[in-house]
Amino acid sequence: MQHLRIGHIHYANCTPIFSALKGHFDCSRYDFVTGVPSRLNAMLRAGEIDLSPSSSIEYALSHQDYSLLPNLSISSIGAVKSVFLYSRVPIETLDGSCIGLTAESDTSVRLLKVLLAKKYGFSNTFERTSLIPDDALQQYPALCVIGDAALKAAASRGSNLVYDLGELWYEFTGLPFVFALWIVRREAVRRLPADLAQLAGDLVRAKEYAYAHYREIAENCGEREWMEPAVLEDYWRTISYDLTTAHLEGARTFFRYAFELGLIPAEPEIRFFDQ
Ligand SMILES: C=C(O[C@@H]1C=C(C(=O)O)C=C[C@H]1O)C(=O)O
Repeated sequence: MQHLRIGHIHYANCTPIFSALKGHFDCSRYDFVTGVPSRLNAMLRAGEIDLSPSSSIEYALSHQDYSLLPNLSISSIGAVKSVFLYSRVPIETLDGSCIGLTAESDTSVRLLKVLLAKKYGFSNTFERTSLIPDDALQQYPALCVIGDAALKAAASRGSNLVYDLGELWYEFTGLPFVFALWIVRREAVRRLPADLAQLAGDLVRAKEYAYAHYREIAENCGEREWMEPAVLEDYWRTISYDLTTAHLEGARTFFRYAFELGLIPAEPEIRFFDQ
């Protein structure tokens, strides 16, 4: 029997939904593959996994191969608390400089490009780096960090300035920012339609379960080793896991800016797997 191969971003922001799914729903027909977003995006593109919460820009880059699961995302409505630009100097003085980018992200690094070009009118160059934040900030005046590395770095920011990219986007557009969409390969929809319909429903129910049980999940998860349960709970309440019409407007606005800057070849049509 063929199993659905599901990507699992091993960041704290994915813990609520995955722990609710694995703890309260039948997962016997799924295989889980963990990784950072950029790695899972590449696996999805190559057909090595069938679906994943993946960088929203990955949908725009290969939308002809993908559909979306409804009512699910990893988004912010204002601050996100785990996608930062760390900077040695005020952001207003970064015009023309070369900025370091985490190798783990595909969306947030483009969000930074959109903000610097469209909000500030700047012209920058960028370089991917796998250096730890302290070392990267010796080399670059500013660095974009996401996920658990950003949560950990927030605790030791030193003298750096910290800009929350969810907050900068919200100031600029007044819209939610969709970091991740649940992307499924269209050929997987054709191959395993019933399993996918079951999973799509279970994920929304897992999300509802998680919303009602953040404290319990925080007290029993691996992240407790480095984050207090109350802080985790506060972080999860900051993230929006929904995908409403306002979220979609935020995503379309991001794709429009990305297209205008030549970061994606076309503005994609948003297509859900059950349409
Ligand atoms: C909010 C976040 O969203 C993430 C950011 C992503 C990206 O930049 O490509 C991809 C998936 C999300 O996990 C985060 O990881 O901190």
